Amino acid sequence: MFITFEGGEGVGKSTQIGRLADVLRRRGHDVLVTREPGGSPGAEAVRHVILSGAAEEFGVRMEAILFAAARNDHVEEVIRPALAKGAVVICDRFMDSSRVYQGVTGNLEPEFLETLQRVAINGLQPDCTIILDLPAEKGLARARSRSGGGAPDRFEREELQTHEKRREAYLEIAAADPARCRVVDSDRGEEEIAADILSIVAPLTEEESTVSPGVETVG
Ligand SMILES: Nc1ncnc2c1ncn2[C@@H]1O[C@H](COP(=O)(O)OP(=O)(O)OP(=O)(O)O)[C@@H](O)[C@H]1O
Ligand SMILES: Cc1cn([C@H]2C[C@H](O)[C@@H](COP(=O)(O)O)O2)c(=O)[nH]c1=O
Repeated sequence: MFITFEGGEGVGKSTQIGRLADVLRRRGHDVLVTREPGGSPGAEAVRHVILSGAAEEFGVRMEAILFAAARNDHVEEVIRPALAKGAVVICDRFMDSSRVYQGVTGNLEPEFLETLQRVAINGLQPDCTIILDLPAEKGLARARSRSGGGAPDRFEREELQTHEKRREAYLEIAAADPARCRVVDSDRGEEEIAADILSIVAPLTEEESTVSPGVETVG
């Protein structure tokens, strides 16, 4: 079972991933929590290059290739082996982040992006993607107030309008792929959100079945 969490900045992905992993472990599942960009030693090295802004001046194609290189390493070195051992893998961001950040708001040509994605994921698709939905302004405020949070990274620094466009793009991805994606309203308390996510994921991990269609926002 490969589950990805997606959404804009500060929508609560890490918080909800932590909660879901705890519950699944208590229920006896072997759970691997990982993230992108990063998740393997090679990909973590690339994460630093991208998020520091060091690659920004070389353009969106360069950044997209770096994300794809990191993703391929992460998939082959960490995610696929864990799935082969029967673990539930929960990943904080994956291919939809590239579609939204590099594709929609980065204006990268769709053919170029899809070619990169094909190479990066090498056939590995998430079984279920939870898209946490929150007005961009609220997400950014949450991200800023995060305890221990440092300076905003290369993407967090962008203007509010860009973040709102990303929110819309995630909702469009969900509408286009209802068998995989579920939108969860993140403008609520942590407990309520966690309960909705569990109601989506628990049946899948118990039965190892596919996600039932439905694009409606949960909550
Ligand atoms: N439902 C919630 N209501 C209010 N605050 C929340 C909620 N969920 C998480 N937070 C807080 O918002 C901040 C951002 O949450 P979190 O780090 O989980 O988001 P994220 O989506 O992983 O962020 P990023 O995209 O920057 O990695 C944290 O300080 C967290 O404690
Ligand atoms: C995987 C991926 C990520 N990004 C962006 C999205 C975020 O702004 C950062 C990651 O930071 P986080 O605090 O770990 O969420 O990177 C992207 O632009 N493209 C991608 O494929």
